[in-house]
Amino acid sequence: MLEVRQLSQRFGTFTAVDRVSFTVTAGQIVGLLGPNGAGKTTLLSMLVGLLPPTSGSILLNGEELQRVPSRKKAFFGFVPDSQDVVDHLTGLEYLQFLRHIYRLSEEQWNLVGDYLALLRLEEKAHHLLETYSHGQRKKLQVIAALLHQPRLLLLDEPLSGLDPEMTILVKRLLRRLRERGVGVLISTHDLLMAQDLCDEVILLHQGQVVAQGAQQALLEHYGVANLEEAFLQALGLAQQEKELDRVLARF
Ligand SMILES: Nc1ncnc2c1ncn2[C@@H]1O[C@H](COP(=O)(O)OP(=O)(O)OP(=O)(O)O)[C@@H](O)[C@H]1O
Repeated sequence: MLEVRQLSQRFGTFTAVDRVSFTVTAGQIVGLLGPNGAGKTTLLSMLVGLLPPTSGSILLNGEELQRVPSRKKAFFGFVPDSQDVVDHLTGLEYLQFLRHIYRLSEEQWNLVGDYLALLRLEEKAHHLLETYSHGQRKKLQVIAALLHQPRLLLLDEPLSGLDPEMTILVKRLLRRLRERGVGVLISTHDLLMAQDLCDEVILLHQGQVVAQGAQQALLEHYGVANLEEAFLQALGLAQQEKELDRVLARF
């Protein structure tokens, strides 16, 4: 459903994303991992059409993204990492705005009450977005990404700011959507969540893919028991404990 080929993004002479290739198929959750500045958000910005790639291609169901009519872009739902929403609207007004953008059917719109109840936002939906907490904004962004029932979800730190109940709920929701054939790409720093949820992972470092594939294959490749260890190994950070010893010796 999503195929990324040799995708690059340069800002002047700096290469933020460097010839990255991967696929997300129906019913698959793929984790996009990497340290700060690795290029995850830049990559997602290209995937949702916010940033034209410097080179490479993005295929949505075999069609070049640039050639996909905007109507068909409703194929995906996006949860951005940024907290930018239209502050002078209430949560419900914001969702109503999306209702028109996506030309939602009555049936789709009727689900909004259920989503708000599920994510504990019924009360808050009538208040201005400027009064929302970080987690409340994130929850509204999750609803906004689901309203039009996309077949592909692109999520940038979807659990950031969520409380434990909501974290568990959103993880369950993503598993249920996977069962229904939805493809999911999640960019995250949360390696435990990635280990828990993702079928495959892509590890980015300085814009390049340093490891990629099914979790189990990755753990076997690095001879480690969990994704945290694999992450440190793949990035050459396995000396972290020794570095800590050296610094803390003078503490
Ligand atoms: N508009 C821009 N102009 C110049 N450099 C940029 C621009 N946007 C991003 N960068 C740089 O590109 C690199 C990748 O940034 P990006 O935000 O994609 O990383 P990230 O993996 O999402 O990081 P984090 O985990 O910290 O959110 C960083 O070095 C960043 O400073």
